Amino acid sequence: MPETASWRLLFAYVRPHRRALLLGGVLSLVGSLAGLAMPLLAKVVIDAFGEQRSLVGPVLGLTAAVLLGAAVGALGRYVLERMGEGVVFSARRSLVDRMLRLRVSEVDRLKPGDLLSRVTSDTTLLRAVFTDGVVETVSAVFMLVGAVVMMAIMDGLLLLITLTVLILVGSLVGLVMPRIRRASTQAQVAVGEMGAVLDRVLQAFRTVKASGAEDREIATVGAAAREARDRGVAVAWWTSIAGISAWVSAQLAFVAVLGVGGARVASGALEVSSLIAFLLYLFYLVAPIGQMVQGVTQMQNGLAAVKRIREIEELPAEEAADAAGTVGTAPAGVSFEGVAFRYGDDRPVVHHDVSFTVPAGGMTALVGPSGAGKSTVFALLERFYEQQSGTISVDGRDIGQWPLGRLRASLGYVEQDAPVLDGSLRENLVFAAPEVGEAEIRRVLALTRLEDLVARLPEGLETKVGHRGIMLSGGERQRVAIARALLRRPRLLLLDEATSQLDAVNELRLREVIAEVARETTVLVIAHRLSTVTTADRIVVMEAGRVRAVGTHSELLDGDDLYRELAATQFLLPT
Ligand SMILES: Nc1ncnc2c1ncn2[C@@H]1O[C@H](COP(=O)(O)OP(=O)(O)OP(=O)(O)O)[C@@H](O)[C@H]1O
Repeated sequence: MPETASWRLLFAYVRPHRRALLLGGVLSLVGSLAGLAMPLLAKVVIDAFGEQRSLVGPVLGLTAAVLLGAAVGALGRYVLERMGEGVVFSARRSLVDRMLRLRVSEVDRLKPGDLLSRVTSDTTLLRAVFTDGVVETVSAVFMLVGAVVMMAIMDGLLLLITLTVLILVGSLVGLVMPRIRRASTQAQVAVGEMGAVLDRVLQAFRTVKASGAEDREIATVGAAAREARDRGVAVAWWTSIAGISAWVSAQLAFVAVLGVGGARVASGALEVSSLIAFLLYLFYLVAPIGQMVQGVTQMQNGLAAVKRIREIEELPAEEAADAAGTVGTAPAGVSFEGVAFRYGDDRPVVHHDVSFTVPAGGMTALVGPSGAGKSTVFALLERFYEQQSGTISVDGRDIGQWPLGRLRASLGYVEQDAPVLDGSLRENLVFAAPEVGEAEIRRVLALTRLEDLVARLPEGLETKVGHRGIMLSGGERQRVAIARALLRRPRLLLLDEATSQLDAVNELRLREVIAEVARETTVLVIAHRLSTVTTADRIVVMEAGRVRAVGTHSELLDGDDLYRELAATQFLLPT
């Protein structure tokens, strides 16, 4: 049953805090139970009054019970709230841990905004599950049982009336609960959807503005927000229905008990003090019933959130990161043998049969029309996805046999349009190798022709770049990405050239950088520019998921029609 799975996950988060839960729970309970003694003490005070005994003792006792009960209850509440924060923290940590280890293929299918809302807003709901949920419900049950026992001692008939009301309320609340849960799940889904829409807008902010699509996007986000509001209102509606029925029933019970009890007092079957105490207990029932409704609602909310969190926890993750260890710096060779791949069972085949070999060292260029499957070659090498058949080897060893951490530590990967991360330029450079020394940073800066940029920036390497800092140009961004990959000392550099045209100066720099890097390691570059292609040691021509030719620039110009055509059009060669 999925419900039990949700509880199991919830308990996994709570387990480290079980002592606090127990302590807080017991304290809250003691605080509530102290309240139970109050009507009894009131009866003693009234009896003492009637019998003209001293009131000092009973009144002091009553005051002490009130104060002590309140103090213990408040302490219990604090301990529970603290534990609630601890549970939210555990859930967030474990969720973030899981999220970063998810397979790329899983993240492809998820909307980033929705994912964010699961980590931020859904986890917040867990706080209340134990504080306002379980503990309040348990202490309410204790109060109820305690009150019922005390009432039984006072008068059986009046208790019967009260119990009838209780059962009525119970069944009503039971009917309403599933509706609360459903509405609460829908509210959280709507908040997630809102996050997803907002994320879409922020990702394409300039396009949204340039397209004059602000109003339409505002309306879309607004629709999601409205949905969240409507679902939230539905939760409030059903909670109020449950609350008001509990309250009205208690009032009805009060009137009935007052009527029947009054008659019994008149006939001498019941003492006045007992009737007053009974009525006080009846009032005591109202609070725990409300508390129970509130508690169960909170649990429903929490369970709905756990369900969404569980969906992420249950997605397949990559194998646990192994210590990469030292991977050496010797250039590595690569081979693809009969590789077939598609991004999903319902997706078209991207690689039909890809076979090629890249010896260690030097520069190999992958070329081919858009959509031929070149970037996919890199994604498979990094093991972001797994091929359906065929073998991919690095250094003659099947990459499936490599510990993932070691494999990725051997590769340097520069994405097409590689992003600059928010932070200083230094943080960007050492992102893949935080322990790298100053001398190595300087060497790589020189190699990637970034020294000029560093000299120009107001605070050198410490200058903030990215969203909240200086925006780098396309060429600079690409060289920063190459420097970042190189600082990891890769044995094989995978470079997906940006498709956007660079100016002549940047293009020359890029060519120099690649040529120099190819002297120290293997470079596999997806080339969109003539300058990169002509200097390659070998060129692999891909078309529609197959390798159709391999050779040098001049060999392919002579021997391959597609290459000649690409050279003439894509690489701007004179025909
Ligand atoms: N993450 C993904 N999920 C699903 N399909 C994808 C994914 N990435 C790429 N594809 C599809 O796989 C095919 C090959 O894409 P790939 O990026 O490997 O081509 P490419 O040769 O690098 O093209 P380009 O030169 O335009 O970058 C395309 O049809 C693309 O739509």
